[in-house]
Amino acid sequence: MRQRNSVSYDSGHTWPPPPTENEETETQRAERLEQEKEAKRISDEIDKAIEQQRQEMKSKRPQMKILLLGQAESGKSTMLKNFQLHFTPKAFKAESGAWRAVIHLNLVRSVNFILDLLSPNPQFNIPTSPASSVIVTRFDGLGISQAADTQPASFSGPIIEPTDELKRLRMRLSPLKRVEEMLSKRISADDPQPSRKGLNSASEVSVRSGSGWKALARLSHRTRPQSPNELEDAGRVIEACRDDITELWADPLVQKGLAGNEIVLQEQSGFFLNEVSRIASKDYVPTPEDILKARLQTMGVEEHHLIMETGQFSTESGREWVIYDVGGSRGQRPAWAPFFDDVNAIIFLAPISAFNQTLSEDRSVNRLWDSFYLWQSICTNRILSNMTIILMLNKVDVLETKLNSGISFAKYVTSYKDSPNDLEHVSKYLKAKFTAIHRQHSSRSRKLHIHLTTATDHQATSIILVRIRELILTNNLIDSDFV
Ligand SMILES: Nc1nc2c(ncn2[C@@H]2O[C@H](COP(=O)(O)OP(=O)(O)OP(=O)(O)O)[C@@H](O)[C@H]2O)c(=O)[nH]1
Ligand SMILES: [Mg+2]
Repeated sequence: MRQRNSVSYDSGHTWPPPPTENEETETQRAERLEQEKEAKRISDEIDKAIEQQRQEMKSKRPQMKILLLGQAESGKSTMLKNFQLHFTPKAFKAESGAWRAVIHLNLVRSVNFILDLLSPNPQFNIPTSPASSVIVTRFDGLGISQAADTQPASFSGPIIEPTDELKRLRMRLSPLKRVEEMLSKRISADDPQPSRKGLNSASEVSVRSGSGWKALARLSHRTRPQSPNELEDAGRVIEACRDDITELWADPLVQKGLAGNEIVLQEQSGFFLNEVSRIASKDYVPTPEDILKARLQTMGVEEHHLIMETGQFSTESGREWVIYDVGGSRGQRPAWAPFFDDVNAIIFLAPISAFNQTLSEDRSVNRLWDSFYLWQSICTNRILSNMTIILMLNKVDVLETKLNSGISFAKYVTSYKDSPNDLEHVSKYLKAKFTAIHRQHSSRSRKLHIHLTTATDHQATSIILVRIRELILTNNLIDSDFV
């Protein structure tokens, strides 16, 4: 939260400094002390008036509070970034440098993931080929169920048998393991979380709420002169590896090996391998699009204060919006409930592209099924019965790519039967299912606001956010033109 700067008269650091004792007569001293007393009285009065005004403003323009909910990787933090980019662009820009380290880490993770596939002893926690296990979702009437079609298979030895050229690249890129460790440690600060790595996802890096990671990840020895500049070193190593990374990613055997194991790195969070030459360059500065694509797992509940900036929405300018961004993995969901009765609206994100994926925290659970289950529990919750709820069916771009590439929706959602495998029909079907769950499980009838979103597309998302802002203000009986 931004704070008002104030001058302390008690600090003893007045300017100009008071004359020394032998330059000042007794009368002059008394006069000076009287003047200082008067100055302090006036200053206190001004402070009091400002505080009173602030309180009045606050009571006229109450804070708006939004809670972002949804499973892990549904796009909650990305939606928060959209709010910041749209409503507080100056603050967003001021923080953008901190994302450089995260994007470098995302890039290095993808490279190390491929290097692991080439390794004689792959370091994957879960010996499961995604091709061998299909967890399906079914709708039985209005109920939802899930089942495994086949058992997971295990593997041994390298997943992609490397040629001599690939072995050479593996050697040359080996310093990136150290870079990944260093960047993870730096971003996670003193509280690194254990990473999880499966064949269909690279390891995760997370930050605990309030850990101040942005300050730690800012590329500046000026602000941390006491520590060696590891971030600059990491940037130099990545830059030196730039051509080798490009070569590794373009290697036909790597591409074939990935495809053969149904690994689509492009669909994974924080994928930057197609932009190596730009991101691995010395002068790289993240663009807003890069920041929206960056992946950093949230742990706990983060509270973000957005002070609406002047410009586009002058009537809203200065109002404070509080957005709670939560960690979405199963173990973190109990932390959500205490926020339920203290917010004006909930935005629930369901990543509808995840129909053929399983939860990284539990490989036996289909991600779409989990979203339906979570949505049902939000709809059922009595504390939320009067709450404005906005449902975002997110990752529409990924859903479309998957369907267009021939991945069958009906194979994973068996109740879809033989309806057309295209975006229009699948999204209509999903909208109807989410709406039906809402209707059936809400204790009171209420309007549901659904949006199909691609949170990485800022322009399209902005239009939706403006509508959501109006909706929340209206539903909370607040006229946005009030002050
Ligand atoms: N292509 C695409 N990527 C998206 C979309 N929405 C989010 N992402 C990406 O998906 C990844 C995960 O998004 P996050 O916003 O970190 O997910 P989250 O819900 O905050 O996840 P947790 O913090 O683990 O609960 C990020 O790399 C985003 O850039 C989308 O609509 N399309
Ligand atoms: Mg998050």
